[in-house]
Amino acid sequence: MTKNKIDLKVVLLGYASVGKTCIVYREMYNQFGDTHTTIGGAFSSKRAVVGDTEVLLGIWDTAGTERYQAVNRSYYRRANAAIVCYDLTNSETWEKVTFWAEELTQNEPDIEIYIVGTKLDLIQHGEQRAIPNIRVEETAKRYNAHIFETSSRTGENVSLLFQTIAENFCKKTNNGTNLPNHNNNNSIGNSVKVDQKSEKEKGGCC
Ligand SMILES: Nc1nc2c(ncn2[C@@H]2O[C@H](COP(=O)(O)OP(=O)(O)OP(=O)(O)O)[C@@H](O)[C@H]2O)c(=O)[nH]1
Repeated sequence: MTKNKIDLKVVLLGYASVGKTCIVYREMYNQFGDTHTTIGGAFSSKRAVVGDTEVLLGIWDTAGTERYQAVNRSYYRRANAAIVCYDLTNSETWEKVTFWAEELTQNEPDIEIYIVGTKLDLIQHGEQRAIPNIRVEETAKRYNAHIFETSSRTGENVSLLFQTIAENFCKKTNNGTNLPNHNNNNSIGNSVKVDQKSEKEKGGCC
């Protein structure tokens, strides 16, 4: 039985086709399938439980296409957490991580930033990592950000990401009591231990 209820606004940002919509689909429906280019923004909501607190996550998926960049500012306004995505196999997508991290730090200083490398399954199948870990860690340190690597195809680390966001928010607002310990099992400081299969949700269609 949960006692407290809190709302948490999460926004997904990042270069086009990095897999933002697929992360939301995996979290909402435990599926991986065809997506369309996001136009403007799309809203979903999900309930998480942290100790005796019910957290209602309002998730805003945004368009990665350059021409929607200005619109995206209205989606991150007053957000508590930002999932800033890049494709682990595509160096071009990394430039938007520093762009958004800088912009969020300037305009929403209280926002918690999660740098998320997507398409982890491709790395596991032998594709080259486009950005060395050390560079990702340096950037995360600069923006006091958390690091995750996810695969929406296999589901790896996706629900862990959202659960961690909810738990960290509860800790920050002192609303979470009796927090479960799982966060600590998978973390190195701010980061998920990316070489450890901390969570594997199987399912999905393709
Ligand atoms: N292998 C693999 N492909 C993925 C993964 N996530 C997404 N994709 C593929 O990447 C492409 C883009 O995914 P989307 O989720 O639509 O990307 P997006 O970032 O929302 O794109 P925009 O709406 O244009 O900003 C699709 O072809 C997906 O199938 C993943 O975890 N693994």
